[in-house]
Amino acid sequence: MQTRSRRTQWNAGLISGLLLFLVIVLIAVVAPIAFGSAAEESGTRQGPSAEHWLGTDTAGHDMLLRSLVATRLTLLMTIGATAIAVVAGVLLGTGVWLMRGRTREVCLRVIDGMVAFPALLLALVVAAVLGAGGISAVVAIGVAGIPYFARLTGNLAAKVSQQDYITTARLLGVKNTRIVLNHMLPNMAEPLLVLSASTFAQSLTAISALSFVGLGVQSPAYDWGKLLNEALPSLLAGRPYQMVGPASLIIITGIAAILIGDGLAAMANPRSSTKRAPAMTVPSGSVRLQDDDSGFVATIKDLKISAGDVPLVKGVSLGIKEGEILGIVGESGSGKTLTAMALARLLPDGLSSQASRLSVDGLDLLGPVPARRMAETVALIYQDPGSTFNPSLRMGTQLTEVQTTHKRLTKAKAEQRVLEALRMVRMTLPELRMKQHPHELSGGMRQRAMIASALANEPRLIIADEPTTALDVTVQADILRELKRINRDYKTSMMFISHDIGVVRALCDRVLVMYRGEIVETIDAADLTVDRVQHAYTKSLLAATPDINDPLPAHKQTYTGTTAGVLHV
Ligand SMILES: Nc1ncnc2c1ncn2[C@@H]1O[C@H](COP(=O)(O)OP(=O)(O)OP(=O)(O)O)[C@@H](O)[C@H]1O
Repeated sequence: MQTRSRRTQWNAGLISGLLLFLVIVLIAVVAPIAFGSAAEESGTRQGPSAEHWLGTDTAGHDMLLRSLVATRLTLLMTIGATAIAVVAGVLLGTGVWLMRGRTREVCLRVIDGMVAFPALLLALVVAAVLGAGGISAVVAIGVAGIPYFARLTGNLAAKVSQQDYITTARLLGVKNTRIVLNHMLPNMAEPLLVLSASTFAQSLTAISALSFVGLGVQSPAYDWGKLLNEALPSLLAGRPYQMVGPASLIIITGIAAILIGDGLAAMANPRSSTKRAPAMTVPSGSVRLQDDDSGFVATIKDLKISAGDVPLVKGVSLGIKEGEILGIVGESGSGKTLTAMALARLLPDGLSSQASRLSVDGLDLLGPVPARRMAETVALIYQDPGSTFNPSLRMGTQLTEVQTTHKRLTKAKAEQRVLEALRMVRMTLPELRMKQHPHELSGGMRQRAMIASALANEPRLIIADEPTTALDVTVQADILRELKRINRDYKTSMMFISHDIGVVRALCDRVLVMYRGEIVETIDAADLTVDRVQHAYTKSLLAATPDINDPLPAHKQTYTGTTAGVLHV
């Protein structure tokens, strides 16, 4: 099955917004050509009738036709004002983060000060200085929108500019314009699009407001705001119908922009997706295997994962017994993580996958699985403890979240359970850690907290993907000892992915060796030595493992063969 990427996950809001906006654009293109002269025909003032659906104004102009014709000018002015705010705002917001020290602080404070000044008041001042007219209204609203857009862009740029790839680009002497165009803007594009849509809606109401108070479009030209201005005496005289056309079009266009903005935001936010992992299919021509797990806690049969036409995992089958630690080793890119992620139903979007059996603890992962059941069954420990926790929340808040959300425990009970788990992984001062933020903990403490969070759920399977690679060796040894103890004491099954053959040999019961998306060898961990392994790739992997007693590994070779002769569990 081909899964759709998040960028193309259309949602109802976005589709409705785009359709509405398309209708408005069509009106803007067609109405002035089709009804331009009819909208100028004058006569006497009339109420709504079959001939004039929304009645006529004091000069006898048809209000429906004038509202439709005014769409083009209103839209062009709104687009113009939005473009000024967006372009200047983005330049200012990103530019400020390329400045250094005091200059940047001063510029940021100036932008903050301008944001504090009400935008419409600023627009009125600018329009009054430039004089009444359509162009000055566009400039006024555009200029008034710049601080708001610059401030929000600045916040986004602040985050992006601290990323390692920007620091590296600076160190390499990449020019500022290239840093902004190649590194910053592409990484801010989604939120900027969302902001642009809301700026469009704000510009529309602000431009209409300026024309309504007489500072915008001047006769004989007219936009929706001007039509509202002309309809005001009729409204006060008890003839509200004159307002209906322009007011409805302002509301519809505003709603379209907001729907597009919300739709883009939903598309950009992975949490808004109800589908957390792409659905997996059963290969065509084969049957979905049922309940033949033969005593395994976790079973994978014929797992295939591909990105378009490129196969990444090519028919992997494995089983993990109760209380077993199954190691997976193999060169970088051999498919270890993808195999593990398939078992956690967390494959990245854009990949397609299929299997004839995928189960943990009797739970068929090829069908729909309630998130709660999944959270109770499988726990994940990632490589980098630095990015696992939300930096803005206290550890206690996020560690208890799974307990209160999935297990529906009270806050007090959830805290008690997490504290027990923290003690289990020998975290020092666990009560204090619960009150601290992630940055106040060391890497080893965060890793212990992540393991505690996995354990608090009492899962049947723990998937640990290079859980200690980011840690120093003494902490690494501690964490591995804890994992082993937990596995022994609670009979928790584990899938342990690592590049460290020594660790795998010491921790695991059995080891799968992966090469180019296939399992090439399955072996007891104790037999993971050059003279006992069978496959040439495993031999070369072991030979390539640094050995302190063997400083000149002249005999070590790199395996370049195929995966023929694959062994299975
Ligand atoms: N989202 C994705 N889209 C396309 N290809 C991907 C995606 N994720 C992984 N791959 C590719 O799939 C292959 C297997 O990736 P995987 O992460 O499973 O490797 P790995 O064995 O865990 O490597 P490492 O030891 O470096 O973590 C790699 O060639 C990788 O480039």
